Amino acid sequence: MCLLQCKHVSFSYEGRPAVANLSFEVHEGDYLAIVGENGAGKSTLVKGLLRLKKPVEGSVIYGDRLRPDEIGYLPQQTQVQKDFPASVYEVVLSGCLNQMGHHVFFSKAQKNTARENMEILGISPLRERCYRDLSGGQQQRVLLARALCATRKILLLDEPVTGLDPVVSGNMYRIIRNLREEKKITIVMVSHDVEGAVREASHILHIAGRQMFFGTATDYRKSPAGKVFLGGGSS
Ligand SMILES: Nc1ncnc2c1ncn2[C@@H]1O[C@H](COP(=O)(O)OP(=O)(O)OP(=O)(O)O)[C@@H](O)[C@H]1O
Repeated sequence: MCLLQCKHVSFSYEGRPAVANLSFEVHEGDYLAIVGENGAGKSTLVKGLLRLKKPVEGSVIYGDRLRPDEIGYLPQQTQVQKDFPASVYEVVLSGCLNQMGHHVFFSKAQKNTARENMEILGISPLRERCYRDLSGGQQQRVLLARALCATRKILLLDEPVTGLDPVVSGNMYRIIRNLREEKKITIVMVSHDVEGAVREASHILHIAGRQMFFGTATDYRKSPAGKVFLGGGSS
């Protein structure tokens, strides 16, 4: 079943094109990695997929009755987020904010979801710790637990392993793999780690202001775009 589809989509900032003519699909169970150099348009596309930015051309279509607030989103970490003065539990629970509607307090079910997600990510013992005092890898697991509060369908992860050492990024990749295989969650991941992306993902979208490649990870390895990008290492 198709969860997300982009048809000839282009985005601009004040008339200046950022990324043009993207056409691809994300099906249930897929693991799509979006790769490209700095400034290629990856974050712009992420904003478009979340319906935070309107395309100037083409359309972003949600399938299977998916709503924007049902996409679990792990944003690229900024320094401000790294210094966030809240407990791990509070950060994870804030992932339920989209489902609050007119309610002022979190429901028992939402609190249970937050606890379950902390368990899945192995961060229950960190529950009362202050988020800003955690290591980079622990912070990413907290943000992933938070993103999971919004969804059981699809996770959109913006650079989940950037800045992590090889062992910690290996753990993060393993967790993402388990979420896909065991919880059947579709994954869309932006990554600068092109080797890791090709190893982990089922599909690759390579962009550079326009679409360079979309297809399976196996085909990407053999494609001209893949050969150049993989041969040259990650940006
Ligand atoms: N808020 C903005 N206003 C104007 N131009 C922008 C804005 N955000 C991005 N751009 C431009 O759009 C293009 C794509 O940027 P984008 O941030 O989407 O790339 P990216 O692939 O995510 O880069 P990076 O890997 O460095 O995060 C770039 O030319 C960038 O300068």
